[in-house]
Amino acid sequence: MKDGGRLAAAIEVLDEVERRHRPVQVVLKEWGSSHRFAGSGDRTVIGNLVFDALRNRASLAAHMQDECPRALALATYVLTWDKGLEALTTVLNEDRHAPEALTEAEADRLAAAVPDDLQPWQAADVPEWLWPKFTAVFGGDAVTEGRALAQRAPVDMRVNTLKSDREKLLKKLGHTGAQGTGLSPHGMRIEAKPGLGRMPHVQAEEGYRKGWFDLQDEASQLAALLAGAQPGQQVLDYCAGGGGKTLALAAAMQNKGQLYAYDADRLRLAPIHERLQRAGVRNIQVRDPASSTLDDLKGQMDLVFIDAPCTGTGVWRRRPDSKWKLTEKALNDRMNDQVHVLDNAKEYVKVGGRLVYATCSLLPEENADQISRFLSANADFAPVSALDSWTAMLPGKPVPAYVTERGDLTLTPASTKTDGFFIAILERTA
Ligand SMILES: C[S@@+](CC[C@H](N)C(=O)[O-])C[C@H]1O[C@@H](n2cnc3c(N)ncnc32)[C@H](O)[C@@H]1O
Repeated sequence: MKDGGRLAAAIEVLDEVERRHRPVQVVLKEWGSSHRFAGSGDRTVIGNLVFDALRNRASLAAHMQDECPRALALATYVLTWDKGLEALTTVLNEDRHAPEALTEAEADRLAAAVPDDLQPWQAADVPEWLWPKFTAVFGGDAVTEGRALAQRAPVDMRVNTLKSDREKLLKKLGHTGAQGTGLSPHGMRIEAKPGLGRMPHVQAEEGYRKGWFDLQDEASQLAALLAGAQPGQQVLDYCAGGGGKTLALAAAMQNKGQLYAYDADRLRLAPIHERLQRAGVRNIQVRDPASSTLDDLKGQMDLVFIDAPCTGTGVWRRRPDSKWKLTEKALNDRMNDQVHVLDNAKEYVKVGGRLVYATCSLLPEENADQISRFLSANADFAPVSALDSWTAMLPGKPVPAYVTERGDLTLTPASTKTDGFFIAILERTA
């Protein structure tokens, strides 16, 4: 395929996503299955066009004075990918599979400079209704933070220290361009490539198949690290899902002590078994709600880790369609889930043990406000500064820019070059 056909395909996919509110990954996959002639390179370019159009939807729509899929895809090609108007005109004229030629108005808008009357939320590519929440957290840096969330994300991997070490793996993965991450001592990163660029498929690597490393964003690695799980402890991962944090906690425990993985949704736990086996984790019990209870763990845990259900506003780089789909109702539902999870999970912490609360959201309602509510309702818990843990465990590393008075941390793509993440640590005192 040439770029004209790829642009036409991206418009078709965007149209289906926008009009029928379908998940972008599903629509892309269906498009691939019904267009077998398209090679993997074509599918990558089409996916990149679609994802970049969604990442930058508000600013591109304002630039084009039009938010239809065609306007977004053409603007992505010319403006975000910096191909220029001349290249687009050639592509549209010379490929019979390309979308229709440009209208005069489209050509004028694509040639124009970035409008100087963009609203801050448009410049930041953050939904308008969320803008006050963004400025509450980031103040004068809100546009910078929004823009960083509209970029492509790198591929981050966590070295499984039960089986390998970073130096050895970085040598093995040299051909992929992987480098050690700046903050997590166990992280490796392949930086995102711009435009047509294609990322290596690291799941095909021997090291992935053998469990020497797993895919995990650096922020998630840091959250697990700051939780401070120690060999020999009793640890409960209360919202274990597919087990990303469970694996990191297990590695920190060096297979000593007992780790329990629980999730209210049995189906979400399904992939955990194969992942734990691949990673060589032996000190684990998976407790699913259909066939077991957690009653025997009440008041017994040194650490309860809550990777709470949330709106995912910190991972917009990876799921740009979720940015525009989020509703006030969904936010309220997640906040209720968080109250429920915190109130249930606290039961398992022993006196002197820790409750660690993390989300991949940046909204204060899901983060610091939840911790304030919990602390005012539970006098037997006290805050522990996650910032102090950071300085102790990551000596010499720059400290995060967004820290509450209690020491809760917010990580972001712009400030820590990670996904957006919130981490708070509490201790049971009585
Ligand atoms: C952010 S995801 C967890 C991701 C996972 N920890 C990982 O690293 O791959 C949040 C999880 O919380 C679970 N959850 C939601 N409500 C819950 C509840 N009341 N009790 C326990 N788990 C719950 C969801 O099923 C979901 O899997």
